Amino acid sequence: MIQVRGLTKQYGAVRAVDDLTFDVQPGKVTGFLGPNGAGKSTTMRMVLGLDRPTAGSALVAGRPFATLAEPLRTAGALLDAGAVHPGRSGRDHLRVAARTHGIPLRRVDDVVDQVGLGPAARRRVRGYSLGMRQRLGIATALLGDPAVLLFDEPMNGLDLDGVRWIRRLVRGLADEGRTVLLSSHLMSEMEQTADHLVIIGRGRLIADASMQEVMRGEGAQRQVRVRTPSPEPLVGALRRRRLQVHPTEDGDLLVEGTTAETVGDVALEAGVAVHRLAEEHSSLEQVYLDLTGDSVQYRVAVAPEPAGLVQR
Ligand SMILES: Nc1ncnc2c1ncn2[C@@H]1O[C@H](COP(=O)(O)OP(=O)(O)OP(=O)(O)O)[C@@H](O)[C@H]1O
Repeated sequence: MIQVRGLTKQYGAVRAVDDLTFDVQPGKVTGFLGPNGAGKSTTMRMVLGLDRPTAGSALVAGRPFATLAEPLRTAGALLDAGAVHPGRSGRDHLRVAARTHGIPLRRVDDVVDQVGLGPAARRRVRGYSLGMRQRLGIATALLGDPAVLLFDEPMNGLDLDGVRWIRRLVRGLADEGRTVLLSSHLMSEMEQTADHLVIIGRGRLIADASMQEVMRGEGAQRQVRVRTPSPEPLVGALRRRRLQVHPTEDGDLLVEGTTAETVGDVALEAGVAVHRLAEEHSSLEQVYLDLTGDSVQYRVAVAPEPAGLVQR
């Protein structure tokens, strides 16, 4: 378990992390989300004792990380996959880490197999792709068989198979009862992987809730997709009920904030045939953008506005 209490980090004029309080529970994958510069990496570094908090505390297995007798056996982390001696082979890197931390050398082969590094483990890290570096970083995190794992953007640089592999890996680690904190920019992946979400913006907590709660809560929208051969009378009938209707590119209608039942009843009253009727929920991406909208400092403009940075 990870316990974060009033955690704050000030870098000069920048308050990177601002009074954060949350727990990361065992047996679950907790997704850690926030716009660029929100303070996710700084929080993870403080949890791992790599950065000193300005105020507050972060405990791993009940203690500050720096005071743990066997840190790698308690918590493993992938923070910066580039932070490996380039002249060593992956296997040697793992052997050095194992020796330094009193971990039996047989664990090296175990984790090389677990992350699928295979024969590449004997090659120098200098020649590794970003994906292979990620796998090596994850192997290092798993070396001490720790109960707590922190992964900062582990899917970076991985192809689709690699992303699927990470999804299965973190699921398996959580199912074994481990505590897993995972940051990622890939919302669709997060939606499929995380059980719980901690969302921050400008260093502050925005949401700390289960995936279901986030998807049902503020910012989440229910909409109904309807396909009809006579859209015009149906749009008229729905608008008379003060329902918001938008045509989609593929010729369907999207009706906001209502149920399939209501749309079906309105269609029947209007004497309009319906060929398809389905309730859809917002994606995590939509909910996330809604929740973090105010905390994004800069957002790239979307067409038709000119490309560039737009201050919100
Ligand atoms: N060592 C440092 N010195 C000064 N400012 C820093 C330092 N590290 C981070 N910051 C600032 O703190 C804020 C939070 O950065 P952090 O890297 O924790 O965000 P993040 O959520 O991990 O972002 P990203 O998703 O882009 O990695 C940013 O404004 C960043 O510029």
